[in-house]
Amino acid sequence: MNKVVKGEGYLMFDDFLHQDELLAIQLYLQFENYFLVHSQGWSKSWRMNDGEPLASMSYMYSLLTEKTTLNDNVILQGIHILSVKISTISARLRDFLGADWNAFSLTTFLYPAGSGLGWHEDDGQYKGAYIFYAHPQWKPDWGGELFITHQSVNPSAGLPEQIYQASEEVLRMSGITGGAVGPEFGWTLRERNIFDDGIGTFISPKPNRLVIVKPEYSHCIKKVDVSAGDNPRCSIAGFFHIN
Ligand SMILES: O=C(O)CCC(=O)C(=O)O
Ligand SMILES: [Fe+2]
Repeated sequence: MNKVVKGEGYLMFDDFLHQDELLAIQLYLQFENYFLVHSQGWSKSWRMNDGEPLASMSYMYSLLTEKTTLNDNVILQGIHILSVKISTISARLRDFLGADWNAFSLTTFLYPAGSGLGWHEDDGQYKGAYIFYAHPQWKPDWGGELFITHQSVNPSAGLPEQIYQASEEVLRMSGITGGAVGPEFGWTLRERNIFDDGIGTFISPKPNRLVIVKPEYSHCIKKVDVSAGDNPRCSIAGFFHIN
């Protein structure tokens, strides 16, 4: 680890894994199983035009047991390398995010050219998120940047503005009382917040970079450019929570 940057809403570590650990995880990731994120129907974390990213199963790491598990089976290799490494900086992460988490998830995502992830905040039930970039190389023109706003927003800001002004009766009739994703008819509080401020940070998905994002900061992945060719944007991402 040779560079740490702390910004508005994020904390970033470069050269996070040793070179041999990175190679081992890259080898493992090529043999991982992936499915299309929409294979079970529309997963609304992604907008209609966000393309077709792939995801692995979600693993869990507990600070209490110090084990990575998949459906209660203990994993000792591959993705466990990252669990252990993140756990070594847990004091620092608790300092940044607050101390009330003791576990985190780990899911691998492959974003092929043309895919991305629209503006969102991570689910308010989590204490924060991390993303680790695992592809062997990334060029500045390949897109896929992580953008983060400078201005925090109330989580669950994804409903249209007129819904927040609507009567209780409208909400009762719809059966919907909250939520951060969907087709978003009209301007949402999130969009207004991002656009009013209109400024933020971009973080390139540099290989071996770990980024921590606070829950109340809107962020997105800009679509991977065609110039990335057949190099997918490969990340391991997860959320910090109480087990
Ligand atoms: O991959 C990234 O850079 C961000 C991913 C993200 O925001 C998410 O999965 O919620
Ligand atoms: Fe996110």
